[in-house]
Order: sequence, then structure tokens, then C-alpha cells
Amino acid sequence: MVLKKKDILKALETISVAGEGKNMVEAGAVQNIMIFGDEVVVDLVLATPALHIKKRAEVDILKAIHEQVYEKAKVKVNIKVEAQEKKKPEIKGKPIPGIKNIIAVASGKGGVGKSTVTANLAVTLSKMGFNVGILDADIYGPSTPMMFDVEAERPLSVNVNGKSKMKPIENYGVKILSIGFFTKPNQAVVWRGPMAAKALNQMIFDAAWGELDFLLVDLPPGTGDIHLSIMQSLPITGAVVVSTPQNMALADAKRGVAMFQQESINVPVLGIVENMAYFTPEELPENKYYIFGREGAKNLAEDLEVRFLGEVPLVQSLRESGDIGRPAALQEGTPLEEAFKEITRNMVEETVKRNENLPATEAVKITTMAGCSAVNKK
Ligand SMILES: Nc1ncnc2c1ncn2[C@@H]1O[C@H](COP(=O)(O)OP(=O)(O)OP(=O)(O)O)[C@@H](O)[C@H]1O
Repeated sequence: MVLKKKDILKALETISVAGEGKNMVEAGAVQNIMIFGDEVVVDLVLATPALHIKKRAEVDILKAIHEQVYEKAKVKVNIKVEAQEKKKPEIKGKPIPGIKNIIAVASGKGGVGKSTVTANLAVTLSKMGFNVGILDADIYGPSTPMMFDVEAERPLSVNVNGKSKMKPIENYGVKILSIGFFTKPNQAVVWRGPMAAKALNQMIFDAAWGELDFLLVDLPPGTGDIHLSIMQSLPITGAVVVSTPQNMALADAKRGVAMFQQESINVPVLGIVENMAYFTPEELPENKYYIFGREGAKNLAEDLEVRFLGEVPLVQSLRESGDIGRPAALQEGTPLEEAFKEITRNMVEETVKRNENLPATEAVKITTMAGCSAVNKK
């Protein structure tokens, strides 16, 4: 009996690989087949060193060749174990023309300052010379319109290439669309998941964002359906997680990071920001009181091996600036401006690093920090 490689391959194609839904040839596990007379040598690569799986593969191969090709074939199986490379984060969703980087800003717990951080990151990016937008997707408490003093505004419709599009509201050099523009003030927001997802999709794809270097997405707190829906429809470049140093907030932040890193989402976490890191009376800036604990988010970042982007103190003027609608980072020469500059610089740096590891898509364009002197300045 003359053994043929194609018959052996056909037999091996009947063996499935556990958990992959593919046969071992399709899955690339069969590296080589050699035939010497009635002897067949199969080189196999497996991702797991588990003994029972190795044994099982060997038995299956023997059986398939004996039953389907030649019952007296002398079969030898060489198994090599190669840990599979960790899946690289990939950009999902359809790219939005003109938008280079989409950064999701998330927090596990509510009220930790996610929207405040988003607003100040946005104005800092704008001061650095980037074109910036904020998509306020916080369906439970859209606060961006208030933080930018545009609560009373309503987006107008404009004509772009014959299509009617929603024009974002602009202030302090930042383009804004918020779910808050479509609800009355004080109206209880009871968006159901699909409704919210639809409204968000319109704000993303039916909006005239123009050219943006960064679109920051202010996510609702927590890790719910709306997050999944955004993650699936938007090509998110990376995520920034905001937390206070408090244990309770940290546990939620950890869940937030895990949500981005889970296999089905696989959005890289650019880093963690520690908000309300300490209280400092404005008249005594040297005095620091660690009200919510010390360096909790910093330690969490280290534990999770993600970048610590920086800390923001608890300062009365930061709250006030949010309430009056003028983000604190707009001021020049203040410790708060410095803090946000540092965080923003680190975030841009992480975005650049992350983009270097990605396939070039419309959603990923910024691959160097050159051209932004404010970013390079330490
Ligand atoms: N570092 C800070 N110092 C002082 N006040 C702050 C600081 N960070 C946030 N705040 C204030 O805390 C309150 C909650 O902040 P913010 O709305 O940004 O939180 P959030 O995490 O976005 O909340 P939500 O759960 O509604 O999404 C606001 O009044 C804000 O002005």
C-alpha cells in the first residue's frame, strides 16, 4: 500500500481541536507529515501542555489514520507545545471618517470624577493643539453640557454631502454631543438599553464631527449593556479608567479594567487616573490630606500592569469650575493645570505606543508625538 500525504491530511481533517470549532489541519496544529514506506510521522503543535490533551490528540491521529487510510500504518506523533501568543488588541467597529483616536473614559463607581477628568483632558488636549470632541454617553447623568456651559444649546442639523447631520456644540475649542441635549433638564432619564444605543449611534455616525485627533467618550459609570454596545459599534483606540483611592472605588475600577481586557472586548487600557488623590487647601498647597486613602489607584495600576497616568487633588475650585461651566484646566499656571497637563501628556504617549502595535486603520493615525510642542515639553 502506497501512503499518500493528501489521504493522511484528509483523515486528520476529521479530528477537531477542543474549544476552537476547527479541525486540527485548519487550526494549523499539523505542522508536518512525513511518509517512509508504511511509516507516517506527524508533527503536531499544541497550545496546551496538558497531558490528557496530548494523549487524546495522539490516540485520535492513530485512530483516524488506521481507520481511514491504512490499518497497518506505523504512526508516530511528535508533539510540540507552543503557548499561543496573547491576542493583540484590535480595533473593532466601523471607522468614523476623520476621527483618528477614540478614547473611552470609564469608571467603575459613580461620582468619582470621570466627567470632570474627561472635560479637563479635552480642554488640555485642545490647548496642546489637538482637535478634540467629547461624546457624553453618560445616559444616567450627562454632565458635560453643564461643565462646558452649553446646557441651553441644542445641536443644529447641517448638510454634509447631501446628508443631514447633527452639528456638535462647541465651546473652549471642544466639540460636544451629549445625550443631555436630548432630554429636558430635571427629566428623569429612563433610557432603555436599545434606545440609548440608538441615540448614541446617531451621535456617533450621524454627526458632523469633522476632523478630530481625539474623541473622548464619557461612558456611564459601571460595566453594563451600554458599554458593550459602544465597544461593539465604535472603533475604540483605548480606555482611560478614573478612580478615587478608596477601596470601594478601586474594586469597581478593577472590574472596569477587566471589562476592557476581556477577550470579547479587547480594548487596551491606556492607564488609570487617580482623582481626589488628596485634599489640599488652596491657601496651603503644600499640605496634603489623604481623605480617601493614599495612592490606591496608583497601586492598582501597578498590580494590573497598566500605566498610572497621574493624580488630581481634591480641590474646591475644581468642583466650582465644573458647576460654573469652565473647566479648571483652562486656567494658566495653576497646580490643577499642571496636573491635567501631565495626565494628558501620558495619555497621548500611551496612545502613540498603542497605535504602533496596531494595524493601520482609519481609526488610528497618530503615531508620533511630534508636532505638539506642549506634549513634548516636560
Ligand atoms: N478632584 C476634584 N476636586 C473637587 N471636586 C471634584 C473633583 N473631581 C470631581 N469633583 C466633583 O465631584 C462631583 C462628581 O464629579 P463627576 O460628575 O465628574 O463624576 P462622575 O464620575 O462623572 O459621575 P457620574 O457617576 O455621574 O458619571 C462633581 O460635582 C465634581 O465637580
